[in-house]
Order: sequence, then C-alpha cells, then structure tokens
Amino acid sequence: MSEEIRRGLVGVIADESAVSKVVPETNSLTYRGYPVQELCEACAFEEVAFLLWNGELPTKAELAAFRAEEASQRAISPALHRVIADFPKDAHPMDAIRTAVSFLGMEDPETADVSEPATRRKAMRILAKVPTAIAAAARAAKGLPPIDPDPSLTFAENFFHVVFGKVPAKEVVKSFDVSLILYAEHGFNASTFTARTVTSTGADLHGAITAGIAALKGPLHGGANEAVMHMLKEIPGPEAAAAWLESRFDHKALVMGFGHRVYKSGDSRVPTMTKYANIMAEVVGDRRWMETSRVLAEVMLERKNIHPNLDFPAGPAYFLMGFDIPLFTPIFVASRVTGWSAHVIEQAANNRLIRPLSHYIGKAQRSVPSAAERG
Ligand SMILES: CC(=O)SCCNC(=O)CCNC(=O)[C@H](O)C(C)(C)COP(=O)(O)OP(=O)(O)OC[C@H]1O[C@@H](n2cnc3c(N)ncnc32)[C@H](O)[C@@H]1OP(=O)(O)O
Ligand SMILES: O=C([O-])CC(=O)C(=O)O
Repeated sequence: MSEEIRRGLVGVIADESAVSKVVPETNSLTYRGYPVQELCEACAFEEVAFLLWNGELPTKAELAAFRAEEASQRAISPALHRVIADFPKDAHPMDAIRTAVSFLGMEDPETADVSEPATRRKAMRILAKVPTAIAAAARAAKGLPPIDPDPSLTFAENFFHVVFGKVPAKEVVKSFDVSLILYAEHGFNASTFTARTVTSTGADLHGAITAGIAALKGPLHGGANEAVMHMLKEIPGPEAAAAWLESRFDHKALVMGFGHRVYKSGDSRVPTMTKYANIMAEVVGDRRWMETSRVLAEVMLERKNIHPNLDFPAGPAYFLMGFDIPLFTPIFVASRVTGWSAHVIEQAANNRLIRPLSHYIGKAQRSVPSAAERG
C-alpha cells in the first residue's frame, strides 16, 4: 500500500456517487444530470429535493404528493418546543438546530430503523421540521413566541412565515428559493462526507445529519456565509474595499467567501446567486453591499487570482432579505438536509465502513515506567 499522505484528502476519490457532478474545469454543477442554473430558473426547491432523493424530477402528481407530505410534517412536538425555549439565549442558532435535530432523533418513531424506506420517511420529517425548529429557537432567543407553520405555504414561503410572521414579495421568495436550490447539494464536501462517514458505521439518519450540521458550522465551510456579512459590515464602503483587502493581505488573513477546494477558476453557483442578490439589492433599494462585494471580487481576482464561492453572494442576499446574520448558516442547513439525506441513502445502499489510515509520527514504542520511576 502506498505511503503517500493526502492531507485534507485533497484530490482523493473516496467513492462513487450518482447524486451530483462538479466539474471544476468548466465550472459546471449538475444534480442528477441537470445543470443547477437551469434548475434554479425552472424549478421550485421542493422539485429539486424530490430530484435529489429520487433521481428524476417529479410529475405534477408526484410534486403535489411531496408538497402535501412535507407540509403535513412541519409541526414540532411540545417537548421540543420546551427544550428550545430553555436553550441559552446567546446560543448560536447552529448549535440550536444541531441540538434540535439530535432531539428529533430521540422522538422519531423510526430512529433505529436504517432501512431505505424508513430513512426516506425520516428525511422528509427532518426536512419539514428543521425550519420550524430554526425559527422557534431564533424567536425564543429574542423572547418571542414560536409561530405555527402554515401548510398552505411553499417551503420557502413558510420559512419566512415561521421566522417573521409574514411572507415577503414574490421576488424575495424567489431569490430565497434559488439560494435553497444552490445550497442543496455539492458532492463530497466536508459536511456530506461527515454524514456519509457516520452512515458507514450503520448509524441512523438523525445522527448523520446532526454530525453534518456540526461540520457545516465551521467558517471554512457553511459558516462562511455569516463571516462574509460580518466582513462586509466592517468595510466602510466600496471606495474603502481595496485598501481594506490590502490590509488583510498584509496580515496573510483569509478573506471569507473566497476560494474553494474543488473550483479553482470560479464556483458554478456564484453567477446565479449574484444575480438574485442584485435583485434583492434592487427590491430593498440598498446597493452598498453588492457594490462593496463587486470591488472585493475584482481586487481578489487581480491580486490573488482567487474567485468567490457561493457564500459570498449568499451572505448579502440573506441580509437584504432581513435575516439576522446568525441565521444564515441554519438556512444552509434547511437546504442541505436534502443533499445529506440523498448521500446517506446512497451510502447505506452500497456501504463500506469509512476508515482511512494515518502515518504514525509519535514516540517510538517504549515500556511503561513504574509509579516510582515517574516521580
Ligand atoms: C459552501 C462552502 O463551504 S464554500 C467554502 C467557504 N469557505 C470560505 O469562504 C472560507 C475562506 N476560504 C478558505 O479558507 C479556503 O479557500 C477553503 C477552505 C475554502 C479551501 O481551502 P483549500 O482547498 O485548502 O485551499 P488552499 O489552502 O489550497 O488555497 C490555495 C492558496 O490560496 C490561498 N487562499 C485560499 N482561500 C483564500 C481566502 N479565502 N483568502 C485568502 N487566501 C486564500 C491559501 O492561503 C493558499 O495560499 P498559499 O498557496 O500561499 O498557501
Ligand atoms: O464543496 C465544498 O467543499 C463546499 C461547498 O461548496 C458546499 O458544500 O456547497
């Protein structure tokens, strides 16, 4: 066996997958064969969720059944509401949703059943309940009561409803829906690989998704969409952006929302998300964040040859939609539940325990000293 070490598993092909294909050379991303840009313009998030889980887009009847099932599962139990109400008020919403999904795992009637039909039913329940739990925790932290989900609303409309108590204009809902489609799936990214690793041990879907949420929180992964907005707020305006970046370069600091492990010449999702972030700027009548973003992207490319990733336009888009910054990565969770679940189903269907090796660099073997010798 080769002793070559691939730190960070860079370039390692760990398994096969039929869920999505990322082609960095052409900046292309397809879900089950369909370009994600086309899905964004032609489909709703629910259709894409169905596609990821079933391999084909739904017929009208299949979509109606999927929507009805998702809408009927949105309520969370009084027990979970009580637990959420008792969360520390300053808990990060990612910790809140990680804990809530773990709790859902204890309540679910089929938690221990890792058969494919049960996993599919559980995936639907998690997808439906995650927005309710995210919103209840966010509202509880502000001393506000939870809002019951509305089964007559789409997934995206209902997300706004449970967070704010109202559904915004259709352009806003469309921009949000597009972001959900773009965030839904991305191959063997860190959180999905985590979920697959948990699944490979024979553990259940709630465990895999709880672990996926933990991995997504990190600022090198999903947490970057929040970091982007903090960064934009720190920069006084577009005219100050180039000088601000130079000071980051002087300190060799990371610029959040830039760079990607797979894409080296541009993230395939960025043009679509930027288009919808710009639509948000027009709707709200506030172009400053997108102007500052444009300068940052130009200077990063010119000075470092590094392109923005999806988190870069998603951050200001969510801010312009009115979401508090700590809710940005939980929104990513609400979407990525679809991709994680598709991968869990795929992993379990053709499982092999994920267990790599390490190259040992510690002390050479030695004898345990007696207590007296240790002094
Ligand atoms: C949805 C998502 O999860 S997308 C990713 C979101 N994460 C971020 O936006 C965080 C900022 N970006 C990063 O930290 C990195 O680009 C990662 C983690 C995404 C990818 O990391 P890697 O694939 O390991 O990139 P790698 O370290 O090889 O980068 C190559 C070079 O570009 C530099 N670089 C990469 N990204 C950035 C950045 N955002 N800011 C400044 N320099 C960067 C690296 O420091 C490295 O420089 P060096 O060769 O002088 O050491
Ligand atoms: O693919 C990655 O490494 C990170 C990413 O963009 C995603 O998970 O959407």
